[in-house]
Amino acid sequence: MKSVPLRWLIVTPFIVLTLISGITLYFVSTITISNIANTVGIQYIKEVEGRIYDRVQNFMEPLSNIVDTNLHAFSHRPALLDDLTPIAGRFYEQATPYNQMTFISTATVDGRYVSSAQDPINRGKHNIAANFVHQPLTMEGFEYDPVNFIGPKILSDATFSYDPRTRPFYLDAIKENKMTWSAIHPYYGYPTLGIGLSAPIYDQKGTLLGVTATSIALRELDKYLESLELVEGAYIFLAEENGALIATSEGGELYRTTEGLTTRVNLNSHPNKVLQLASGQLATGTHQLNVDGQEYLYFVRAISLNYGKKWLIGILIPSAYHKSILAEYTQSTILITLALFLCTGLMGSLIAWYIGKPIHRLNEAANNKNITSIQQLPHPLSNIREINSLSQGLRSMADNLFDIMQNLEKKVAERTSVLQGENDSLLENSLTDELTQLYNRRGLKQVLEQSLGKAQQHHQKITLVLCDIDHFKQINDEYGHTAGDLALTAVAANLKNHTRLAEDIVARYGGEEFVLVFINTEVTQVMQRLNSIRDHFKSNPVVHHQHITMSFGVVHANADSAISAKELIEQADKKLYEAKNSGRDKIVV
Ligand SMILES: Nc1nc2c(ncn2[C@@H]2O[C@H](COP(=O)(O)OP(=O)(O)OP(=O)(O)O)[C@@H](O)[C@H]2O)c(=O)[nH]1
Repeated sequence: MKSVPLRWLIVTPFIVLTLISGITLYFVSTITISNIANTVGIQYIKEVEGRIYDRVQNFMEPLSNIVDTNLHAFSHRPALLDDLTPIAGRFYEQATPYNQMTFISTATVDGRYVSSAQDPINRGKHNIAANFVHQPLTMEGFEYDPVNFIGPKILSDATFSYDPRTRPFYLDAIKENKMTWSAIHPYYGYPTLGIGLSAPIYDQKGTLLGVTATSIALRELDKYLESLELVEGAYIFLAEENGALIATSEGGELYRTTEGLTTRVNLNSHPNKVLQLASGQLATGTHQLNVDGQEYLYFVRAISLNYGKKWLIGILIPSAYHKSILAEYTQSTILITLALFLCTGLMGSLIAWYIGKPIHRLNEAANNKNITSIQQLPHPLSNIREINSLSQGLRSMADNLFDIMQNLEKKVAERTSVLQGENDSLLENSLTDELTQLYNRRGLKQVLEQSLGKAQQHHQKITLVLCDIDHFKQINDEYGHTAGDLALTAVAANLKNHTRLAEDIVARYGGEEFVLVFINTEVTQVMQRLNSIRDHFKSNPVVHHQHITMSFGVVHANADSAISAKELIEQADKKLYEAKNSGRDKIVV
C-alpha cells in the first residue's frame, strides 16, 4: 500500500470538508434564499402592518367612545339638552386630549347646536361653536371659559346662519336611525381629510331629541405612515375598500380640487405606478406584484372599526431587499466558514510539520549507516511524549547494538589471532620435514624460488648441492628404522652446521636425499664446506658407531644466469647420479 505523508493525512480532510461545505452552502443558500427572503419579508410586513393596525385603531377609538358616551348621557338624561351651555364645557373637556378631534357636537330637534371646535391643523386653536347664544340658528365662535364654558365671542370668526338639521351629519343619522359614519371628506381650507360619526338621540320613551356627533381629522394617520422607517422602495397605504386613499407613506395628495370640484385620490388613479397597480389586488392576504420587472411582496389587511367601518392597510416591499440582505449574510457565512476551514487546515499542516519533523529526523538517523547518528540524537527530540519515547527506545536499541558490535569485534579479533597462529603453524608444518626439522620438498621449492629470484635480482651467484647418503639402506637393514631415523637426524644436523643460518638453505629433498643452497658464495668456499661435511662424517659416526659417506652433485649459477629452480635441481641430480655411478663418496661439480 502506498504510504501517505502525515501532512496530507491531516490537511486533506480539511480541504475536502472545505470544498463540500462551500458547495453545499452555495447550493443550499441559492435554493433556500428566495424562500427565506419571502418568509422574512412577510414577517417584516406583518410586524409593520400590526403596528399600523394598532395605531389606526387607537387613533379612531376615541371617536366612537365619545359618541357612545354622549349618546348614553343624553338619552338617559334628556334634561341635559335643555341648556347646551354646560354641554359646551363637557365637549371641550372631552376634546382636550385629542388634537385631531375637530368636532364634538350635538344638535337638538329644535335646531340648537353646540360643539367643541378644534383647528384640524393648528394645535391649540380650540374653541366653542354654538348657534343659540346671541341669535337663534346663527353660528358664532366663542372662546372657552372654564367657569361659564362659553366665553367671549371670537370676533375674527364669521357669523352665519346655521341650522344643523340640514347638515349631512344630522340628516344621515336620522335617515339611518343608528350610529352612522360620514363619508371621508376634505376639510375645506385645510390640507387634510376628515371623517365623522353621528347618532340620533332618543329618550327612554323613544322620542327623538337630536343628534350627537364627533369628527376627526385624518392628517395624523398620513403623517404616521410617512414617518415609518421602511426598507428602501417600500410603500404603505391606508384606503377605503373601494381604493380611495386615506393615507400613504408617500406623503402625496389625497384629494384634488379641479374647477371647484373636489375629488378623492384613488389608488387606481395614483401617479405612483406601484400604488396604481396595487389597486388591482385589494383582497386581503399576500400577493406578488411585478412593476416594470421589479418584484414586490404585497400584503393587504382589513381594519374593522366600530360600527361596521372597514378600511384596508396595504404594504409593498421589494422582494430583492431581503434577498440581497440574506445573500450578503450567506456570502459572509460562506467566507467565514471557508476561512475557518483554511485556518484549521493550516493549523493541521503546522501540527503535521511539528510531529513529522522529529520523525523525519529519527528516520534519517535510523537509515544512516553510522549507528552513532542515532546515539547523538538530541534529548528530548520533541515536545511530543510519544515521539520522545520512540526516540528513547531507538537510542537504547542503538546503545545495545553498539555494545554487541564492540563485543563481536573483540571476539572476531581474538578468533582471528588464534586462527592466524594456527594457520602459521599449519603453514610451517606443511613446509618442514617432521624428522629433521629441515625444509621438506614443498618448503625447499618455496624458499628456493624466493632466494633464486632475489639472487638474480641482486646479481648474486647461487650454488645448489643435491646430496645423498651412500648405502643408507644397510643402516636400516642392520639397525632398524629407528636407528635409520637417528642417522638421518645426525646428517641433517651436520649439514645445517655447515651453512649460514640466515642466507643458506638446507632441505630434506626426500628419503636420504638432501639439498644445500649457498647464496653469493664462491664454488671454492662451497667445496670447502662440503669437504668439511665429509670430514665430520669420517670422524663422527651417525648411529651405533656407524660412519657414513655422502655423494654430492653441485651446480653453480653465475650472477647473470637466468636458470630456474627446476633446472638447477635437474642439473644437480645429474651430477649426483654421476657421483653415485663413479663409486660414491664423491663431489661432482
Ligand atoms: N630409517 C629410515 N629409512 C629411510 C627413510 N627414507 C628412506 N629410507 C631408506 O633409505 C634406503 C634407501 O635405499 P636405496 O635407495 O637403495 O639407496 P642406498 O641404500 O643408500 O644406496 P645408494 O644410494 O645407491 O648408495 C631405503 O632402505 C629406505 O627404506 C627414513 O625416513 N627413515
